[in-house]
Amino acid sequence: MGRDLDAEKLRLITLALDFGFDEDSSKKCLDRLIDLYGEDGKDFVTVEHCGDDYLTELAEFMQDSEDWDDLQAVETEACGVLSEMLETEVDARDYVPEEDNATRDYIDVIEDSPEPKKKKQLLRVDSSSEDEDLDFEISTRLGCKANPSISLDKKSSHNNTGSSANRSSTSTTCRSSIFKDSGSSISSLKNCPRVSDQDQVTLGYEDLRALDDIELANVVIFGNKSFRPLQHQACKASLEKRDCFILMPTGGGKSLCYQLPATLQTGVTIVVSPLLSLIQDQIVTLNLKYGIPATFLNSQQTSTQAAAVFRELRQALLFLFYFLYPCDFLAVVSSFLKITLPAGILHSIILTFSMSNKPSCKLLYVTPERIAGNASFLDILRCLRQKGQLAGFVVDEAHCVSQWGYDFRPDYRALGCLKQNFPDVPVMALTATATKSVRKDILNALRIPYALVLETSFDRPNLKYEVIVKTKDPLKQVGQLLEDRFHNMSGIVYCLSKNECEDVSKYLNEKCKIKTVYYHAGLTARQRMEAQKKWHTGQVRVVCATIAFGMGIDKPDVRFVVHNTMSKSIESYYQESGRAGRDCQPAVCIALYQKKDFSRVVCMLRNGQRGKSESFKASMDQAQKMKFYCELKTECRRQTLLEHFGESFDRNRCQNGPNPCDTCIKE
Ligand SMILES: Nc1ncnc2c1ncn2[C@@H]1O[C@H](COP(=O)(O)OP(=O)(O)OP(=O)(O)O)[C@@H](O)[C@H]1O
Ligand SMILES: [Mg+2]
Repeated sequence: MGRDLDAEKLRLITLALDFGFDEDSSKKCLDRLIDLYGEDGKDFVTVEHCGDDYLTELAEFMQDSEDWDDLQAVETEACGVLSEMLETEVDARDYVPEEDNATRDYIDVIEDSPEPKKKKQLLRVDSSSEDEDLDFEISTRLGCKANPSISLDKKSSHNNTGSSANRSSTSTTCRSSIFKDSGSSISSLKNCPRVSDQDQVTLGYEDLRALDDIELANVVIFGNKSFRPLQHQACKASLEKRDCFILMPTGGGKSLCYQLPATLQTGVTIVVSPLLSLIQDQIVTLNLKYGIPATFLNSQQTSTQAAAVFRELRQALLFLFYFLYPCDFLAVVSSFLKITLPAGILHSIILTFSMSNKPSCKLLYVTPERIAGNASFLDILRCLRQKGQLAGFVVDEAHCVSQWGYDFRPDYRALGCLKQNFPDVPVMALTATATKSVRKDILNALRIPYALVLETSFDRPNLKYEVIVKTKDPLKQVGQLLEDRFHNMSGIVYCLSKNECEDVSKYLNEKCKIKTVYYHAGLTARQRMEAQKKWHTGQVRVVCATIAFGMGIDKPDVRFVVHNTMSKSIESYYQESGRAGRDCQPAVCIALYQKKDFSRVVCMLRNGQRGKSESFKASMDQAQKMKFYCELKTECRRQTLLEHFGESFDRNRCQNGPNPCDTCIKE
């Protein structure tokens, strides 16, 4: 028995070392475990029996050494700065054409939304135009006053008929080649080239006239020259009121798939989004950049903020107070009238009264808890529905619906109530990260099993994937890497904990003279906003961040994403590295790896899931897959990532593609 115990101890220590824990801690922790099991339980000290418990103990033993990020903190603070952001200047992403030619005429675009402060944006046309009705035609066809940031040049329309023909043929060819209808499922042909955003095409009157309404809105409202794969089909399906499920890579342009139809439809589109920071980013972009009236509601909003939302929805003020503070409201009304009205009657009166006006906003963003089990909100939706003002539901980042996904949110699970309560209102679900089983789970949970599935390849051909083994001096290594390969380029260095984030940032600033900011959930909302702004506007090129800097980051020219510590799962890695190259230009995604870091990831997971042993085990499995990715020697990294999501991918495409991964270059 004694010999067996020694053998098992050795196996357990090997397990711990394999997870990257150091030998000393592993031994100490194992001794504690053996004590805990006592003389009678010695037979149970085996990898099979107590391997997980041992790792959990170890994680707890180690975890105080780092300052893990608290994402909840980001969530509760994020909304506090929204009003500030809407009142501040348009940030660097907001493009307003420069007035470079005094001879041009401008058509002022009238805004639909009374609320946001917005820079006046102009639709530029050539002054020698014979088509004076163009502006009228555009606004009539779009059913709204458009808000373009694109230059329209009549001359180029005449002179560049070739280019305009090319443009339409490019977009038509692309669409027809990716559109493969197989029953209710449409998949893209994997070889379809992405339409480059860099194509310099000036649209003339004739070009615009030839466009359908969806294309016209894409050009005039969103300022895009063409669609990316499946965007047009997604918009069309939405306008046809079909339920659909959109699977597109990170940065693939999923937002447009619901924002564009929302602008063309009567009524409000309700968008469920998981993070306040993400909502914030989208609201700012919609209002300030595109002039599309959009607003949000979430559970942490103050009454003043919610009041603004309801004003935007043009609801009666009475209703607002009733909705926010139902008990107080009933008490006040009862004491004022000196009678006690039955709550049910008052409720009906208020609803009828409040819905006499139509809402002016086109998109209403909500966090999932606003919907889950919230009878009052469902009442609002019912009223909108009755007035024909409920255009549809959108579930963005839909992987959060699935408990098999990497970022499960229980409140997302309850979103099936939307279809249950509003069977004829279309639901669109979107995600960039869902394995086959997760997809099925999402469709069932949302009660849209027969939704049209629009799926493009998850591949990001412009991203080059690499893993570099950490040296003994990892800080020096990351500094050198940035100087040698990414000098003056914009990028993100992802770190696991707050202290790591600050240490890396400090080192890069002081020792390497690389200007950086750091970003984590421990900063105040204002500090985070400032850090993000500095990075967005290019005042600093590099941001050292925890995963708090994630969804909602939409800077086009990010040339590198370096993971100073491995991610907690393949899904997280795909999302985080997916912040690179959103302009479709080449970018590099590097994971710096050492086995020791795996134990830190385990500690972090343990910290985040105290007491929930099942989900801890599931997260460990996911982390192990990420470790496996980092330890690949000859297999293609791109293929490994894509196959994780159930996409079969021929590694020759990586090898022969424009940005082969590090292992494919070696082959
Ligand atoms: N047709 C288009 N032409 C040019 N740019 C586009 C087009 N569609 C989207 N974009 C731009 O691509 C960027 C990424 O789009 P978006 O944020 O919608 O991606 P996403 O698919 O939602 O990514 P994620 O999964 O990371 O949330 C945005 O800056 C957007 O303006
Ligand atoms: Mg998105």
